[in-house]
Amino acid sequence: MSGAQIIDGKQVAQQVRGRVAEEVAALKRDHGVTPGLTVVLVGENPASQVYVRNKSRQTEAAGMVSTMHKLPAETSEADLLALVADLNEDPSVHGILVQLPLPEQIDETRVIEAISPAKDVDGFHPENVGRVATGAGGIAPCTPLGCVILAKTVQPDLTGMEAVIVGRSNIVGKPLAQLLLKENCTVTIAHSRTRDLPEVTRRADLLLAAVGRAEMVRGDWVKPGATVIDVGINRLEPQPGEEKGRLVGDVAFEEAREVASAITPVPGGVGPMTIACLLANTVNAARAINGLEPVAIGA
Ligand SMILES: Nc1nc2c(c(=O)[nH]1)N[C@@H](CN(C=O)c1ccc(C(=O)N[C@@H](CCC(=O)O)C(=O)O)cc1)CN2
Ligand SMILES: [Mg+2]
Repeated sequence: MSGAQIIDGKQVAQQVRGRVAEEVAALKRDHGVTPGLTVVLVGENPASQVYVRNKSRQTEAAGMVSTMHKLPAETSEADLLALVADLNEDPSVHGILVQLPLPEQIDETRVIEAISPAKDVDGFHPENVGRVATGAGGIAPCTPLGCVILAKTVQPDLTGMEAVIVGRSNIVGKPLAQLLLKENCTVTIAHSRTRDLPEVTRRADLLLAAVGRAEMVRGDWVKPGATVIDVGINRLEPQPGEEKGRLVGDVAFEEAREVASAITPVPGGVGPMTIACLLANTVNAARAINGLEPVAIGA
């Protein structure tokens, strides 16, 4: 097979944001509640600055209230924890997001664990991790949610599919496995120590790459006809004549598209879904805090 369908993450993210805006309007109209998201940025990491600006713009565009706290790079852990404690108590704040990575003097785990689980719209708090794993509600992390929504645009029912995830991080690989189990996939988590990794990935009907290594998954690692979801965002060294290096995923796109039946590009695949799903989690956090059932926001 040649010439896979390219799954357009920008377009799907726009649809999700449209659905979120409808739900925000309904929540205001029917319950007088305007969801509020607060983003906290510590330091001046250039990529993080771009991401938080996009989060804030998209939050406002969906009709929600966006607030931002920008703290200096030398902020102490105690000061950040004090801010989180204030936000936990603030009734106008339904979602709290502390942009990662944090400067090295701050323990990320301690900060994540300080966020009220009800307002943890990143879905990183252990209570949410546990709830998602056991099926007892909870808030699922944005990037894995985005992956599942994208996979379902080509295969609305994932039941029975052989899903192989390459990467075992707490924020992508492990929660993605839980979400795919809920979709009735047979799930394998492979990683850097997996024996004969290409043999394992070639079993996948649904292959999801989240290792953080540029173009590691080659075309001949892909089963013909598979759906490939690439979570990686890696910047290559600039080539002569280029100002910035090219962005590539964890999958060698040009090779894999010849073998797969559908594939996400980088950029424009999973990345845009992360912020769209953050907005969806925020509207559902506002609903839960007000005693309302969550709404399903897929594609
Ligand atoms: N608290 C959090 N911190 C971080 C998260 C997160 O989900 N929560 N994820 C990443 C950064 N991130 C959002 O915060 C993010 C990364 C990438 C994109 C995106 O749209 N990428 C574009 C390409 C962007 C570029 O040109 O550089 C794409 O893939 O098309 C959105 C959000 C780490 N920190
Ligand atoms: Mg993410």
